[in-house]
Amino acid sequence: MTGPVLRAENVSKSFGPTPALRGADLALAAGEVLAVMGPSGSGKSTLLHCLAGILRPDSGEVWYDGHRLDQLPESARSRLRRDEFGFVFQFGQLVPELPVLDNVMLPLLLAGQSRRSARESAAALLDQLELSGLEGRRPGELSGGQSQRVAVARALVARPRVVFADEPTGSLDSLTGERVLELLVDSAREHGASVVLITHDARVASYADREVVVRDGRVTALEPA
Ligand SMILES: Nc1ncnc2c1ncn2[C@@H]1O[C@H](COP(=O)(O)OP(=O)(O)OP(=O)(O)O)[C@@H](O)[C@H]1O
Repeated sequence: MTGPVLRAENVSKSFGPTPALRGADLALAAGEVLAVMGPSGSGKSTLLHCLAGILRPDSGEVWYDGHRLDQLPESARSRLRRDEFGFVFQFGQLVPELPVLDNVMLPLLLAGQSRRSARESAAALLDQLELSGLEGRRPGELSGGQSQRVAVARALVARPRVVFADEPTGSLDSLTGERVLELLVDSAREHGASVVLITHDARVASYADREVVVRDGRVTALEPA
């Protein structure tokens, strides 16, 4: 059995006098879809940012693929985020000037792929996310659900090992949100990516393999209902 792909151990992080994480522990298995729930302000986004190498914890350890992620210099963490991780946030992550297809090609072009192969991969993923026909639109010409599916395509196109999603359906109505989520989880599973999914919606969490709750900066397993 292989160990976790990503692990936080006793991670603490404060913003000035405000403690956001107080000894958080979490392990994510390869291919696992993990839902992270918990009250507003409990530390969910801070935990995600520490796991993804966006923030450096004040203390504790973050391990990715057998290496101390928190000890890497910013340049190496930034490379890791580009090459191994995918991100879906609630709003505003697409480049407004670029058509949908180019938005999705972007991570591949940044990674040095040819335009031709980037275009093929992006088009295939757009098709999988039920976005065929919208390749030439600008983000401003999309519905909220379409936009988020484009964001999912962009997060997955470079075949990341871990996808971090922070309230990816928070701005959508529940039906649209569920479909986006279903497509996110299905596509991630198909590509063998692990997913860390922050959500307030208990129904959303039912797409996950496991749920944890963040309370007062610590991670606890979900209490049975
Ligand atoms: N950049 C920051 N500067 C100052 N305080 C911050 C910052 N980011 C988070 N905090 C504080 O840290 C605590 C945890 O915030 P965090 O965003 O991680 O919570 P959350 O569980 O994701 O909340 P929500 O569900 O409302 O998004 C909160 O008290 C918040 O106000």
